[in-house]
Amino acid sequence: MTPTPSPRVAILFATAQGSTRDIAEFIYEELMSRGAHAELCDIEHAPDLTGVGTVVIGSAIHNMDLLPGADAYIRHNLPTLTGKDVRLFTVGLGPALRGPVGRWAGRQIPRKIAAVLGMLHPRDYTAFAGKYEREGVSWRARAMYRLLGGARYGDLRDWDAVRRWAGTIADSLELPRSSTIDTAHP
Ligand SMILES: Cc1cc2nc3c(=O)[nH]c(=O)nc-3n(C[C@H](O)[C@H](O)[C@H](O)COP(=O)(O)O)c2cc1C
Repeated sequence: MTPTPSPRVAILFATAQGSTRDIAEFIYEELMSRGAHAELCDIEHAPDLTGVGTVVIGSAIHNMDLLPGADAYIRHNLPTLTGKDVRLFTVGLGPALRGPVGRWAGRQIPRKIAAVLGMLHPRDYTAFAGKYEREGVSWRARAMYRLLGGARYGDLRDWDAVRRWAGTIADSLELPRSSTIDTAHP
């Protein structure tokens, strides 16, 4: 009997300061450990997607939008992406907000990102918390962050949430589970 070929997955990321790349790397390692044939690329150097079934796209959020590289890539490659199993994640502050107002605000999808979702129709979309360093942030932005329920600064990433999301991708691709694997995070 011929073995079933591993599903091919491309994981493309757009980052300004590296936290989105770390998350993309984590997803890559998780999928590789489950037997996917995955490749990880900065979206500016995305590979030819011929033969790739699943495309995971991740972008940092800046000014309530995807990074320009991710937005341009999606718009330019929409006909190709439309025929594929696409999963999108963003990295920003929303999921780190706390309290009733913060949880509500954190669930809101910025208008420009909603427009991309409306074009792309990814099979799944999720938002992860990223990094927010206090230094260099204006008092006005800090006050707004506090008002919205942002209490913490620094590395706000939730690796369990990333692991769960990667697991849902692996499960949907029917990749075998391994009881011994525990992907290390940075
Ligand atoms: C100039 C700038 C603008 C940002 N704007 C937003 C925003 O509108 N919404 C949000 O949720 N996060 C925003 N952030 C937070 C970043 O998305 C977050 O820190 C993320 O971890 C950055 O990802 P990266 O390290 O991959 O660049 C902004 C950060 C910077 C530096």
